[in-house]
Amino acid sequence: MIDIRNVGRSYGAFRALDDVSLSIKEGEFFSLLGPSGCGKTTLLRMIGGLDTPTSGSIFLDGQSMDGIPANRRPTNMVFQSYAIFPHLNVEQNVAYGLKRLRLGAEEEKRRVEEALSMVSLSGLGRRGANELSGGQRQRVALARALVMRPKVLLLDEPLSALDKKLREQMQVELRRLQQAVGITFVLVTHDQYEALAMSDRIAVMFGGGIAQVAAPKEIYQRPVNRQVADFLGGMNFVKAEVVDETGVSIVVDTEGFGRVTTERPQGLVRKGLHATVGIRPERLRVLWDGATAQHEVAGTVIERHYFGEITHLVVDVPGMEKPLSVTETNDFGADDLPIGATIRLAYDPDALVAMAD
Ligand SMILES: Nc1ncnc2c1ncn2[C@@H]1O[C@H](COP(=O)(O)OP(=O)(O)OP(=O)(O)O)[C@@H](O)[C@H]1O
Repeated sequence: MIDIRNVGRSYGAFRALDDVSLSIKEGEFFSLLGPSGCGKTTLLRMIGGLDTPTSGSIFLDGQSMDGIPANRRPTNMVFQSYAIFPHLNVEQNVAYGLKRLRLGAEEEKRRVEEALSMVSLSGLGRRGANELSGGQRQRVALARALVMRPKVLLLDEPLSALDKKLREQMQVELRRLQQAVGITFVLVTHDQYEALAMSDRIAVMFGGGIAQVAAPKEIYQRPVNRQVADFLGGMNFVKAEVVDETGVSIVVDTEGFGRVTTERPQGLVRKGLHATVGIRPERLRVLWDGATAQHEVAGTVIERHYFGEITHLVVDVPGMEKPLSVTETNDFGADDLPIGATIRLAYDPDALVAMAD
């Protein structure tokens, strides 16, 4: 559907995007995720024709978009909520882009109503743009794009102006809407939870390049390097040395977790080389009372941070250079563990992920 082939974008000597190649499938909810300045907006704007690559090409439905202006592409863009016209009412805002299609009053009205119903705003057509809540304004912006029936909807941080609760609600709605209409959505976000919650696949970007493209679970559980792992939430890293390698797996000696066999990571891994092994804080579980586990490490609680339904523990483990971060639910009393307590932590070796150094 969207084929990005060796695309680069330079501003003078600065390379905002460097040789990016990526394929987005039809009907996919695809997210471009990365820190500020990584080039995700630049890439989105180039798909929509609002910016031009300095090298490479973008294909939509097999057709090269070289030289095709934004208004002749099968794409439409949604910006942050304040991008609706304040002097027009809801209907007029939504109908705005339809004017140039000269559909006639009847058809135009039908399309506007259809778009308003898609975003659950039926009946609010006559409201002034200034008489709407933040979430409603965002829905108007969405309806205004959907009414054009694009093949691809491009969303540039569309929810970032909303408060946390509304943002989470809109994430669910947006995902539901995308599944209902079946249009390809490409979302730019710097919010990892947003990308994980909504996407079929995510491209994680840093410094003008793509570090990893995969489904949310794969990105979260099997990040290809420390940078990706760190960007998608907390992760404990321990030092490791490669002691054996077969085709698809490697054996590493780790600091604290002993010898483990893991999936072979991307990058250079060879017997004798150093690697890093990571484990997410929630994959370490406190063993209560006399419980035992096949795989466990023991340590001392040195910090405890209470977050309501969960507690975050920092546990010093002898032989590990850095203490482990542990996220534990509070149903067994993690929130009452005294500083200085000795605890044992269970882990599943499958939760350990190796990364090339
Ligand atoms: N017109 C421009 N002239 C010079 N540099 C630019 C221009 N537009 C973008 N850049 C630079 O290109 C890089 C990528 O910008 P881009 O807007 O794509 O980043 P981003 O990942 O979307 O970040 P943000 O989340 O902050 O919008 C940034 O370092 C930015 O400063």
